Amino acid sequence: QRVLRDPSAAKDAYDYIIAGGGLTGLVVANRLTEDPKTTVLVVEYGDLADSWNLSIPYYATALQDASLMFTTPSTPQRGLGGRTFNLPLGATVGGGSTVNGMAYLRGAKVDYDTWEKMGNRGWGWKEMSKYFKKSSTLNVPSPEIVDQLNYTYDKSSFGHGPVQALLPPWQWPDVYYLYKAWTEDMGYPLLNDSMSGNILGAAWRPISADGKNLTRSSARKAYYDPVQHRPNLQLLVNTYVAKVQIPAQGLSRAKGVDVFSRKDGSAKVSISARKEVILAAGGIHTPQILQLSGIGPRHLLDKLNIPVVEDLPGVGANFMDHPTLRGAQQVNQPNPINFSLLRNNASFFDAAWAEYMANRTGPLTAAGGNSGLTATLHNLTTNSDDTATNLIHTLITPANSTAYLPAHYRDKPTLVAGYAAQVSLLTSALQAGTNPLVDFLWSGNAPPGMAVVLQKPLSRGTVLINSTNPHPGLSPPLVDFNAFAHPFDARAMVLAFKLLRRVLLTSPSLRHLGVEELLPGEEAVGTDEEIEAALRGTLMSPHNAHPCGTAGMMPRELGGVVDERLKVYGVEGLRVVDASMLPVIVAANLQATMYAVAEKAADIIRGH
Ligand SMILES: Cc1cc2nc3c(=O)[nH]c(=O)nc-3n(C[C@H](O)[C@H](O)[C@H](O)COP(=O)(O)OP(=O)(O)OC[C@H]3O[C@@H](n4cnc5c(N)ncnc54)[C@H](O)[C@@H]3O)c2cc1C
Repeated sequence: QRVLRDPSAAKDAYDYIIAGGGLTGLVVANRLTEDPKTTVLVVEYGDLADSWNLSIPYYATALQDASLMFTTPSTPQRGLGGRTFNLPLGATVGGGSTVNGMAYLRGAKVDYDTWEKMGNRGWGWKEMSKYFKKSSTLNVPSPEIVDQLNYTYDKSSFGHGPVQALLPPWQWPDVYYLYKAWTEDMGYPLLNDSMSGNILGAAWRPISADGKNLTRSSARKAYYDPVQHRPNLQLLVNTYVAKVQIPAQGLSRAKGVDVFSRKDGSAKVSISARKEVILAAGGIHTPQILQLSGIGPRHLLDKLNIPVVEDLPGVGANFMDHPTLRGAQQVNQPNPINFSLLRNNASFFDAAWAEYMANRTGPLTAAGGNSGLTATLHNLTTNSDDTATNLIHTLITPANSTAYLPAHYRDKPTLVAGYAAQVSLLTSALQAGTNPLVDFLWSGNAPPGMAVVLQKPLSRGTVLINSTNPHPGLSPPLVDFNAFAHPFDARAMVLAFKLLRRVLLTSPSLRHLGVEELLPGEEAVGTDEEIEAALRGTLMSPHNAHPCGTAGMMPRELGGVVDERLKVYGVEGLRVVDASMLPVIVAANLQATMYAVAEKAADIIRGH
């Protein structure tokens, strides 16, 4: 049996047990089982799911069926007017890659070089770019359509890997007005390709869809389905890992996992790992499993009477996501052909559906949008009193930045040292004008379809359990983004907001759309303080569904949880391969990076 639905059907032991059959878990499972002698069990909370909603690119813009998602509530966010936010996460085979928005973006060279400078040899751009190529293939439409849609790209940034990245055979007219506004009216560069380390400028970005059938390319489709028949691979679904078994005596070593069925009241089943346990439950649930297993900050574990296996204060600290702004403007004279037609006009939708089903062309082949522009701080600061250097000097130094860290960092010098090292690297890149600070995204209806994303926040949050109930859905950890705690983050977003406002309201290329600001309202709100209040009070979300960093890959003396081989400090036979390992968040949606990380991790585990 390849897919098990009852934990008691699992064997007693496997070589590797992977906790979480999401994006990274399935990549690692695929690569490890290339060796027929290696046995792997993947334990996944969700089940296999198939529907048009999951596969047609258009639906990637909508939140998926609630039964396939965790929606984890945050704590009230002090920096965002005390509001709370639901964080969506994939709870199905393929994890986030099965339910996400399909944007396929890579970070900048400086992002990965920063990882290397944080003490992780072999994790800079040079090495990572090999794994970007290994994991992905670029699909482009016919030369006629490429010409017609004006696409630019560079195939040499891709290899022949399992994940299919696609430039879709459809674009809405608004997309072109927005390109014109940003590049011709405002003078920002148009890049030929943003996949090879230079992301500063506007560019066409692919979506994660397969050019052969124009459906989603997820970790499930790319890495699991093609190898599901392997006799050495089993997938245990509807089951969650509660903790890693680490015997109390002797050397700390992961011996296996304790799992429960999602069904209420099920009995615990213990499964052994002959070689390793690999945590791949994502940026929220991997720190939960570690803490429940006695690996985490001592004071937290003591409070919950969890025996301490390894005092690692970094577990659940260094929490990052991408704060995002949406919905500040609307158009009064929309282009007659725009994305909203799919939602509001039944006959337009029916025709689009028929076209997609017949030819795999038309509006349903495009996801939320695959266009955007990444800007530096220098791009955002235009008047002389507000220069980038001034801002950096007044708002950021490693010393003053630590004042905005969560209370959890108090009395934990290693965490503070790690954060100070990050700030120092980020500041140098800001100063040099290489830090990809903010992303402006656009899609088929301008401007409701626009978003502004803070790509390199300086604020850090926490993910800490407050209960010993291990159910990841019913008893999630406390998620505190602590967004906008650092004043530089708010300042950067005020500047980004003002740039967006300038482009949308004054660009000749957009004049015909009659853009109007809804919030804060251009007449009512003049000062930066008023804009900041509107951002904090209404417009900003603390996340873009990219939680990461909570088991960071950094030296232990810098608050790290895993070393550069992704091994948890102080515990043998235990690694983390998921978004928790990011030392510093990259300036891109996470999936492309996570595929590359997982490919590299598999090579490390196999000793390649
Ligand atoms: C709504 C949404 C939209 C997104 N949009 C984009 C986008 O457009 N582009 C992009 O690049 N990225 C996007 N992302 C982010 C991207 O999908 C994630 O960063 C990526 O999937 C993270 O990979 P991961 O392996 O760390 O975790 P995941 O893919 O989340 O996998 C973790 C898996 O572990 C399982 N799990 C959790 N706890 C347990 C447990 N205790 N036991 C067993 N299993 C467990 C989960 O069910 C899940 O399947 C989006 C994410 C979401 C949720």
